[in-house]
Amino acid sequence: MTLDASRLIDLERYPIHCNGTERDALLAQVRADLARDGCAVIKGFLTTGGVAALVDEANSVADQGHWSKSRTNAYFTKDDPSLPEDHPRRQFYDRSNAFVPADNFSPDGPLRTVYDAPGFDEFIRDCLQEENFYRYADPLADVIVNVAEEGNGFPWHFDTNNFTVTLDIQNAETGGAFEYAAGIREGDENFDEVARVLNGTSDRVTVLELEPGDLQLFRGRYSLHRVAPLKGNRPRYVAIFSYVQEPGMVGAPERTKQLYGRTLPIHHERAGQRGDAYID
Ligand SMILES: O=C(O)CCC(=O)C(=O)O
Ligand SMILES: [Fe+2]
Repeated sequence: MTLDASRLIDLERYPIHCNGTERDALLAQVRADLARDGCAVIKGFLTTGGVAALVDEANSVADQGHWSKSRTNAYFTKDDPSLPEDHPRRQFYDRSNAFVPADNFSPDGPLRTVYDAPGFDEFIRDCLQEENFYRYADPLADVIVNVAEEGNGFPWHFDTNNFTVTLDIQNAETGGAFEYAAGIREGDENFDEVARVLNGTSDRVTVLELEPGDLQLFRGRYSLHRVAPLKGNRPRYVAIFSYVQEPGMVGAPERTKQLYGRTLPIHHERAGQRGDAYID
């Protein structure tokens, strides 16, 4: 049986591949949500069968995930002992997960069938209204699955990349809500309110219970966010689709090794062609 994107994506509800009023209305909704709070969710983007196919595929490659652990603050910076102990920059939390590198997903498998679906990239670009928009050219990182289990976590942080496009494949048994304080550091760092989010007293936190099949677009550079602690035996799987601002970009060798446990010749061939390297 060959896979067809229309069996995986609910194209009847979300006709991303057809220009017209339905696609325009969807775009308008996503753009309004992004403008309002930096987050848009397209509920039930995948069909039930699509979710099942992506879960099977994720289960079959989960053991290829590269686990990493770090202790980090919300800014991914080093400790600064000159600041008071209760300063947000001095609050460190454990972060751990596994990334299943992109070359584990075959071109005719379900995850790449979704990614390569007619109109998918254009739809994401139109949602985000990014001028320079290219699929990441990194064969280990253009689309990956983020695996986490009970005891792992994604504590409070600001992203270093401008936007993230994720697809919920499977949730943990309980926990794992996506929590965010929209635009909390728009303008300035707003350390007082960040401190309230970190100590659980802020009223600016939105709690999103994403479900398998939901597509999320998130601008995490100004919005503090985390995945609430996971509980139970079932692993959480989230696919991450990556786009960058220049064609041909791949990750820097050191960062690639850290995230995916290995590198490919292309990482070394293209190393140093640009000053910085886009992270995932
Ligand atoms: O897994 C997710 O839902 C997103 C986690 C996150 O915020 C990140 O990896 O930057
Ligand atoms: Fe993040």
